[in-house]
Amino acid sequence: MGSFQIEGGHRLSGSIQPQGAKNEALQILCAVLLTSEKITINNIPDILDVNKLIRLLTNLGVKVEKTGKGSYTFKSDDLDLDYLHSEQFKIDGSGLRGSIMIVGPLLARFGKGYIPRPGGDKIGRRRLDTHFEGFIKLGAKFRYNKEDRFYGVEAPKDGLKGSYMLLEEASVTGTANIIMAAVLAKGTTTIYNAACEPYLQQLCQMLNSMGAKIGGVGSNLLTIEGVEELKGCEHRILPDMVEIGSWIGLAAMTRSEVTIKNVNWNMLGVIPNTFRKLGITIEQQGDDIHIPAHTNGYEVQSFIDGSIMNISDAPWPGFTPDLLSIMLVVATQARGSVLIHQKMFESRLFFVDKLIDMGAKIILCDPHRATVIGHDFKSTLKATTMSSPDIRAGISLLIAALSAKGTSVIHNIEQIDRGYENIDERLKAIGAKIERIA
Ligand SMILES: CC(=O)N[C@H]1[C@@H](OP(=O)(O)OP(=O)(O)OC[C@H]2O[C@@H](n3ccc(=O)[nH]c3=O)[C@H](O)[C@@H]2O)O[C@H](CO)[C@@H](O)[C@@H]1O
Ligand SMILES: C=C(OP(=O)(O)O)C(=O)O
Repeated sequence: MGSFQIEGGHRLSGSIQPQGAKNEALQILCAVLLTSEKITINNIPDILDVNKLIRLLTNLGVKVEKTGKGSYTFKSDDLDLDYLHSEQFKIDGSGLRGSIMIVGPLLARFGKGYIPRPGGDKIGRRRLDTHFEGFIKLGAKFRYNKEDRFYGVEAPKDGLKGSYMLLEEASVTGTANIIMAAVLAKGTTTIYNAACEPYLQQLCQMLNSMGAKIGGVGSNLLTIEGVEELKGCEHRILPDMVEIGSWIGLAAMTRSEVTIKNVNWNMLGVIPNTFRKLGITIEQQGDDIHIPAHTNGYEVQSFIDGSIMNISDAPWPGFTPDLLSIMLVVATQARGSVLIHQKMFESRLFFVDKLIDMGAKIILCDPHRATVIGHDFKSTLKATTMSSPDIRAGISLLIAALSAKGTSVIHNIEQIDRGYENIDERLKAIGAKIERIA
């Protein structure tokens, strides 16, 4: 278990290039299973979860070649489907959340798909009903082995058939999985209440460039006309909007002047404005985000009727749940109070105990809601030793430690490495005092 030692209280300064998006990469990597032709993907982040998925694909027989930093080619022309019944697959498949999205492509192309209970953040119940209900609507037979927690789907002899489906919830990975199954099904599939975040738009665009026929991209109503087969393509992954939000939070909390380069503004949705609700100045400079040093702090806005600010998550185009922990930590130094409401996940706010330990004024109202009363930098957080419970709580604790007085230690930093590329070196480059210790 690795740890970071952080000497807080230093102002940072400089430019940061965001990494490729973790959650897009996980979708796109699964899509390489849909064709026997070569696929080139650029801007793949070098992070634990993505590398685990690449290892899984390699073990499944995908020919993977690294052609440069962040660039790979993939060829799925000779897969070893027996691997799906191996002990190694149980280990590989349960190592991350994104592995669930191999099921759709395997079902579409080979008529069967399996997955052990996938891993990922322990942030509450993470059920998979939407995925499997979608496959069943396409005609697949579903089996679940409770003992092994092993899921399986098999297509009928004459293949999957397109159908209309209204998803119970706009599940991100669920929508991606169903789309990837439907692109090779016979006839037309209509998915209503589809998730529509930028990563799904990117997946659809990639699939269309492979020859798929997906309409309604960017909306919650997708129409997919099945095709016989898909061909190779080249795809570039978007900058990671959650990482971009993390850098914004870091700049504000440490009162540092930071420029985040090439953020792809038109794909950030409500993210910049949500930070502005906490009083953070975000300037658009071309395609960069410039955060000036908040020497005089930042003041939480109130609603038009004067009521207390409330920041909550919602399916896209709402505010992503993956940035709420960062909002919460940033609010601890704001001028004013804010209610943070994590609607989607029920165990994602418990890390506030660590912030309270550091001196933050937070009332955890219930598992979903926390009221934060900002210090307005009149008192800084105190350094402490803590452990990272999940990826976004981890980065939030790291931000807290960088703003705190004294030296903090964060254990279990594998959680942070799951989603943030080379974070210590990139922080050092803008002046942070952080060391990776054994
Ligand atoms: C690998 C990956 O891409 N992971 C992301 C993906 O996870 P993932 O695809 O697993 O998350 P889902 O979109 O399925 O659902 C997330 C949670 O929100 C709840 N829910 C979802 C939709 C809805 O309309 N109502 C509702 O309550 C679900 O019950 C679940 O508890 O999307 C989540 C939601 O953006 C992100 O936090 C994860 O980082
Ligand atoms: C919850 C997240 O990831 P995962 O779904 O991979 O656990 C996240 O990226 O914040």
